[in-house]
Amino acid sequence: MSDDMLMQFSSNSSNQSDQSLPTKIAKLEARMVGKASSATAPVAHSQQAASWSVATKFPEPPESLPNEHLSSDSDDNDNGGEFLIQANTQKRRKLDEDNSGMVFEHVEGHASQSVAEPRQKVVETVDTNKLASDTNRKKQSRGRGYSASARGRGSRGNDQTKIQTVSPPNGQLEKDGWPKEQLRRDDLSLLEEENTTLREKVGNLEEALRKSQHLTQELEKELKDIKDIELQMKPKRLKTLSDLLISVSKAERQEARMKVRQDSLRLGNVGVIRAGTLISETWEDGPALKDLNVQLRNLLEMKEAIERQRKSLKKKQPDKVDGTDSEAGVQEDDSLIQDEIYKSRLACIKREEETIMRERDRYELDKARLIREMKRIRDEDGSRFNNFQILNHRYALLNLLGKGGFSEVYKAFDLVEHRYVACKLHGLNAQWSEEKKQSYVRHAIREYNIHKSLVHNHIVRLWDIFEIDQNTFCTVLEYCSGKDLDAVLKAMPVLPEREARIIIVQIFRGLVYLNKRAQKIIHYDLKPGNVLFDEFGTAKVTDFGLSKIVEDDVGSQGMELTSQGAGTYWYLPPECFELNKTPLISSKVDVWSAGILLYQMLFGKRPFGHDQTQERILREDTIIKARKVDFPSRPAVSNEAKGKFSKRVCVGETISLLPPPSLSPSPALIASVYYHNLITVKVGCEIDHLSYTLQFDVFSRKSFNNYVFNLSVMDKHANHVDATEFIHDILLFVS
Ligand SMILES: Nc1ncnc2c1ncn2[C@@H]1O[C@H](COP(=O)(O)OP(=O)(O)OP(=O)(O)O)[C@@H](O)[C@H]1O
Repeated sequence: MSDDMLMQFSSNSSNQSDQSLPTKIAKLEARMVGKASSATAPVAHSQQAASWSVATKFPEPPESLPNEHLSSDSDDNDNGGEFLIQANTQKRRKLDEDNSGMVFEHVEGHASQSVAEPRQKVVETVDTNKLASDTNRKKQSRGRGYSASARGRGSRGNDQTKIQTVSPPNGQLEKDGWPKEQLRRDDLSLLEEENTTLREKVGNLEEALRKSQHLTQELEKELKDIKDIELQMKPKRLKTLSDLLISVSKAERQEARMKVRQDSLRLGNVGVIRAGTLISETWEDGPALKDLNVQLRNLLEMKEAIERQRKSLKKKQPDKVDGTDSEAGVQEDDSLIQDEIYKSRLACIKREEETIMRERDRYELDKARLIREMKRIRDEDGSRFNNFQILNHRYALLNLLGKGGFSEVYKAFDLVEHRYVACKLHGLNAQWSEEKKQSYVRHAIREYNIHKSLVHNHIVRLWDIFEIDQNTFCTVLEYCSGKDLDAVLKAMPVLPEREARIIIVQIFRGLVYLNKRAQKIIHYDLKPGNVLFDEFGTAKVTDFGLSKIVEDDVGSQGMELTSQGAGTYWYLPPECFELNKTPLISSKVDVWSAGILLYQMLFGKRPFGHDQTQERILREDTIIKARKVDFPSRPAVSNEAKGKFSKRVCVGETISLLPPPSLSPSPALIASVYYHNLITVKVGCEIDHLSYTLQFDVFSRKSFNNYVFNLSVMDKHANHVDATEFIHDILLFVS
């Protein structure tokens, strides 16, 4: 390229005797400019024009000048040609006035100013040089030059700009009689220098390009290899992972069985009793209880012996008072001391008895846990999912967590998400009629649809559902590694008030969430077994099998209960046992159940029908009659905690104003208390179909949502009513 350029350049120089050449060059340059205009978009054209005017102080072409006019390739196009020739002539005149040093300064300045349109400059240079060669090639060069300019690169463009700006002075200097040879030499050396630099740059760029292409190829290959390896390794990795999980689970199974064996040696075992053809199971106490009973018997015998001694001591005292006064005094002292010894011994025996009684309670709890674990192991051994299957190509089943009425829950590992989950396997009884099976599946799908949309920290997440076979399907739940509340209460029936309160707060948070959604939900089956704990002790409500969606058109009275009879009766409110008409229920059902849970956690028993069977509760209307709560004297709980049940909010008591929605008093009332800080708020509410007015006298505000206030209740004749009658409505204040 450069040789060709040099040739053109020298032929251009040698032709300078022709007087008309500068004019020709100017004309051709003007045509080149016209060509550049036509090769660029109108916007680019205007930018170029602006840039040129800065560099060469050319007058701006008139705005009205049509594009075709500028882009015309014809020498005969007088207007365009004249304008551009004029411009070039002015350019030359300006250069005439400068000395050679100034020329180069201008060149540099021009180059830097022309950064915006270096590509056009490259083209112009090439064209200008080729111009001198021959007429035919001139046109071709122009064409090639412009197309090349469109593809040109920035740095190259800049370099060539310098070359271009040298040419016009060349013509001027020649005209003014500068030494031709020196000019040619200067130009040639300059061009050679530029040429060498350009070649070097091109070479470097080509080398860099080659390297980067090579690198890209290598990286692509590497990526492909990694993907291939990953693909090959995936089954292996999954196999290793599930093998590890299986061996850990096997070890856990072994350990669990060993512990059961050891514990049953101490605590007892399940024996079988045969009565004719009937075989039933019975619990046989182990040595631990027998030991405790022996100790108790010994203590009792000892106590009786001491009591006997005391009696005889008392009997002896009058007989011995026949000696001297001093002897009598000594004897009296002795018998007093002896009696004190007996008393002290009796007190000690009592303490020992209490210790043994506590140990017996502990034994009962251990026994309950052992029986539960034995049942779990037996269920696991009898389960058809106990051999570490991988379900749905994803869930590696591990050990059985427990068995419910119609389901088995396994701890499992999600091989895709890499987390533990709980797989609940719902089995349809093969003996069931087709109708019953369909009804069960319908219920399960309903439960799934409700549950899957619930995303809350205090609600167990439902991740997935899939079919295993015709009679079995699986729901995948968030795994809660802690115990459920039922197991917690079995191990420790009475919880400290502080712990009970934090559990109930979490349950209420879950309930508030269920009632704040567009589609409100009544859980309907809140009981200790349906409150799970994760590894950090966070309580989560689960099992939406009986839950109800509250439809939009439900009035303030509540919705109809269509599934009467379901649920766990200790935890359900009186309205669920209404027999005369279809009961109307609302989220108050869950508030009642939560109240029962709180009571059970505080006092170690349920407030209504604790020792009764489900059948007896129904037969004796235990819950329908449940109106008044009895608070045991032990354990002592705060009045505040009791206030949650008695509906009486005492003067000076602090309560939190965070009620579950859709309960009375309504959130609107609460909001008005909060926002307006009213002194007295009255609100109507209906309890047991009678209208009452609840009056809140706000005494002061303690913190963001805690108020100290007094609550009084009036009937419609403004008579004060004993507020303790309305047990479950105040539970909404539990924070
Ligand atoms: N997400 C879970 N994470 C950990 N353990 C769970 C999970 N879900 C259930 N379990 C445990 O699995 C066992 C069985 O639960 P399931 O809900 O099937 O039975 P249930 O509630 O006792 O009975 P039913 O639902 O028939 O009344 C329980 O011991 C429970 O603690």
